[in-house]
Amino acid sequence: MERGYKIATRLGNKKDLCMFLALHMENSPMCVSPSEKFNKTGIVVCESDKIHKVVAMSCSRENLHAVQHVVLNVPCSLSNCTVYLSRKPCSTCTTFLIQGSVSSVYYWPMSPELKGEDSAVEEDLKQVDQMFLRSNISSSVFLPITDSDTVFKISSRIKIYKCTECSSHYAEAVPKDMEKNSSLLNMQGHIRICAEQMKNSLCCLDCLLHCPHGKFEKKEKIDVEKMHTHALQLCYLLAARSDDPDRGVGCVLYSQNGYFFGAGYNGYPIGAIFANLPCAGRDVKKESGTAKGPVLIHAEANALLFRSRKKIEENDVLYCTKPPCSECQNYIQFVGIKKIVSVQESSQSSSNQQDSTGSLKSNFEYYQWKPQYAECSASPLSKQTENSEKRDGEETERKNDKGPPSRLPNKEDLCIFLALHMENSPNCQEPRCKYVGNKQKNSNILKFFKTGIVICEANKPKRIITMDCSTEDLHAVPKALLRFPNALRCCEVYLSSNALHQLCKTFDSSSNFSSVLLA
Ligand SMILES: Nc1ccn([C@H]2C[C@H](O)[C@@H](COP(=O)(O)OP(=O)(O)OP(=O)(O)O)O2)c(=O)n1
Repeated sequence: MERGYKIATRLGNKKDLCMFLALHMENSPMCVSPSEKFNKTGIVVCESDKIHKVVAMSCSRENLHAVQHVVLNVPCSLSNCTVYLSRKPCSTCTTFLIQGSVSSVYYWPMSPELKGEDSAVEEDLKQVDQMFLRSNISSSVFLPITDSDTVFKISSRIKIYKCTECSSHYAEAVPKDMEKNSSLLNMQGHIRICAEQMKNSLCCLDCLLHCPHGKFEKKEKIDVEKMHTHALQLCYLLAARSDDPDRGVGCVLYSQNGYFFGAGYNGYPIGAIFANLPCAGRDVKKESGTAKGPVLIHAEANALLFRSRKKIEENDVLYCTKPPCSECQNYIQFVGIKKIVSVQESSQSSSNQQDSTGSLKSNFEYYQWKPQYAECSASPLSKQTENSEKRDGEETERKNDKGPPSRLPNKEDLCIFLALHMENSPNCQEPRCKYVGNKQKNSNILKFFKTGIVICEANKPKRIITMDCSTEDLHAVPKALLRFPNALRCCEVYLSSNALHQLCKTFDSSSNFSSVLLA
């Protein structure tokens, strides 16, 4: 069986990704020094569990430090979150981080947030260290370690291009006053290694940023266009962590006032063991049944599922490195986002993609950005990569029993019955068939049954969070989860299809059928 194994080259770990994102946030057109006493700062906040869900990305604004902007704005608790900062925070921001109950703080070893006379800065940094020491927060310098070979491969998989105007400004940004910073940041013994590593990290960041030069089909105000370009670059950075063997895609969600509320990249389900799942692309033989399509989660779906704000507002925008496919468009429409900004696909894109672009234009306020790369030379980096490559007795007992009333023995039974009943809802429909691979050759057609779903909390009192069912456009699972993204955590999911599958299996083996029915 042809599996088409290809292991994706991607950023070594999510911490590297987050630090790169924080550095890039400092270059956001929204980023300004809060006042002349402070340096501009970029911030990324993630849950510190395995998923590392990005909860917030921001930067300093007029009169507001980056940390303050996030801690004051984020609707969820920051406890157990990791914060990545493009510089060491000042004492005021440290108090916000402590009150926000974050668990760890990592910062890039550049000049600290506070500017001014050395003695005043030194004094403030001592306060910061003292406060962190007395709190439960761990804080340290963090440098992503990414080798240039990996970065070359990533940039070609994600199709990152640079025009000749894009010289490597990040690589030049290694602070000249490294010696002074290292003493301020207590890293005297490591200056040389650190300087080299910083340079290496910044070069990598530079290579992973798509060229910002390009045009929008529909014109917007120049400031808005700058914001769009910056957000699309963020998407390209996120794509660098994708584990799709063929194509990295990134997606971010922003409110109209530039407030981030979700990010995701495409990839296998959380915790998947890569080689156990199909990884063959569109071009591999369909009869093998190993196409990765059904098991890969698109960046847009991940961003919507992992979003930190449930309620969608009028002018929220979804940014993505490629035009969302028709399935993702259903999800986007379902949650209520009306505006999409994406990068235009190259002309060789398939007819499916062209269809999806048509529906994008008719169903959304759609802005398409065309990179200038047709007119510019691809980066030397991408060139290098191209070359390398139950029972009766009990029933009587129950009737005579003056004890508690008869009822379903447990909540699980209730939930599975509810799920089965949801399937009979007048709204429930069979989701449309899906073609795996090449529609023209009429190869694998996946058909789906109507499905009912119930999601409840796993812990007592097992509150039922939602009950839903499939429709023609949406399967029951994404429909329920998109509406209740938090249901992803500590919840139980009951599905009618699985239940029926169970029943059939049990019936087939002609054992215990009645007990399954009552269970
Ligand atoms: N901040 C994040 C974290 C994860 N994901 C998505 C992408 C994949 O679909 C899935 C992967 O989750 P894992 O926690 O298994 O992450 P990885 O395999 O990327 O990294 P690792 O397991 O090395 O932490 O979740 C996302 O969109 N955004």
